[in-house]
Formats: sequence, C-alpha cells, structure tokens
Amino acid sequence: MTTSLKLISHKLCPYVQRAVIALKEKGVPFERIDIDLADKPDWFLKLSPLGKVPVLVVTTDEGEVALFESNVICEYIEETQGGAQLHPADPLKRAEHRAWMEFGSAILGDLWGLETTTDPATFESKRQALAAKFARVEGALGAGPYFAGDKFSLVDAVFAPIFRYFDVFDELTELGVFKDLPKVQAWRAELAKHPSVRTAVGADYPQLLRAFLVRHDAHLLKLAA
Ligand SMILES: N[C@@H](CCC(=O)N[C@@H](CS)C(=O)NCC(=O)O)C(=O)O
Repeated sequence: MTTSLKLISHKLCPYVQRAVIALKEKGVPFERIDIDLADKPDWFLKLSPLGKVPVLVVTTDEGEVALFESNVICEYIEETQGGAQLHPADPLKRAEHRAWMEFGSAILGDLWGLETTTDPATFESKRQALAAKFARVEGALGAGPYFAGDKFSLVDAVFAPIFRYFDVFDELTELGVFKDLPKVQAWRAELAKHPSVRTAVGADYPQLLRAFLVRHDAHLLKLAA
C-alpha cells in the first residue's frame, strides 16, 4: 500500500506539471521538491536514470520506488489513487488517450529545439513542424470543452502545461502555430481556467519562464528586442 508520494520537480517543467495536475485532480496529498537542473544534487542523480524530472518517489510498506517518465507517473497515479477518473473505461479509447499523451510529448520535443535555434531557416522549419502537429490535434478534438468531451482526462493534463508554455513563448515571439485552429484555441482557453491547471503551474511561472527563455536564447532575445 502507498504510504507517501514525493514528486521531484522543477518549477518550469511541463512534464512535471502534468503529474502535478493529475495528483491535484485526484486530491492526493504529495510533497513537491524543486531541484536546480543546472546543478543536480547527487541524491537526485541516483534516483533518476536519465537525470530528468519528474521523478515520483513512492513509499510503500515494502520500501521506496523511484518512478520516472511523466506519462508512466500519470498512469501510476490514475491506477492507484482514488478521486476523479482520468482515463476512459473503454480499453480502445484509453489506448487512444495514451497515444495523444505521447503526442503531447512529441510537441514538447519540437518546442525544445525551437528554444535554442538561432538560425532563422531552422526556426521556421521547426515552427512549421509544430503547426502541422497542432493541425492533427485540431482534427482529434470533438465538441469540448475537454479533449474527451465534458470529462477532464490525462490528455488535458498533458496539454494544459504545453499551452501555458506557449502563452509565455508567444509573448516573446508570436509563433502562430494554432491561431487558425478554433477547436485548439477553445480547448486552450478552457484549460487555462481549470482549477488544477492554475494551481499546478504557479503564479510566478510566467515571470520565471520569460526570464529563462530570454536568458537562454539569443534568437528570442533578438526577436523580443
Ligand atoms: N520523457 C521525460 C522528459 C522529462 C524532461 O525532459 N525533463 C526536463 C525538464 S522539463 C529535464 O529534466 N531536463 C534535465 C536534463 O535533461 O538534464 C518525461 O516525460 O518525464
């Protein structure tokens, strides 16, 4: 039986935020420990095989297990904790949801590359790759307000932090990757209002992320000037 959950985190990490949203949706108590990814502590490197956050340290009667990979962590939370159900009961729909969770991670993969790109042509081709991915998301969305209709699911937990990231990124340089996609826009607006999303991300997130992006990216800095 689980006796405690400890989430190793970084304030800006959208992979961490999806796990936080899942925990909050379920009303599960947990401890959140923020670390400095530029100076990773030894205890963290021992726990995390890839040196990445999030890690969920699960303490049971039998000892401690450190889970890594955000989607795996979300699945574990869904399977073991009570509260709101965050996956569809039907196995085929559930598998479809898992695929879209992975798609969310692929979008983040494109976004990371964009942050550090200084060459305008590469920047543009990455921007187009993101636009193509969001066009696929538009095709997968129904009537809303959430990914699967009126029930908030783990797909919403994965995409909400992605949209928060874009909110800040777009202030620095308008990417326009979903400006002509009405369902994505409506979904993004709905998720921004959702209580677990608002508390998972933290009020200081926009300032911290803006400072991080500007400090780390000459291209964005130039565009923002
Ligand atoms: N596939 C991983 C990705 C996690 C990830 O990339 N986390 C970033 C922060 S947002 C990280 O820890 N980076 C540190 C590093 O790569 O050194 C997951 O889904 O958990």
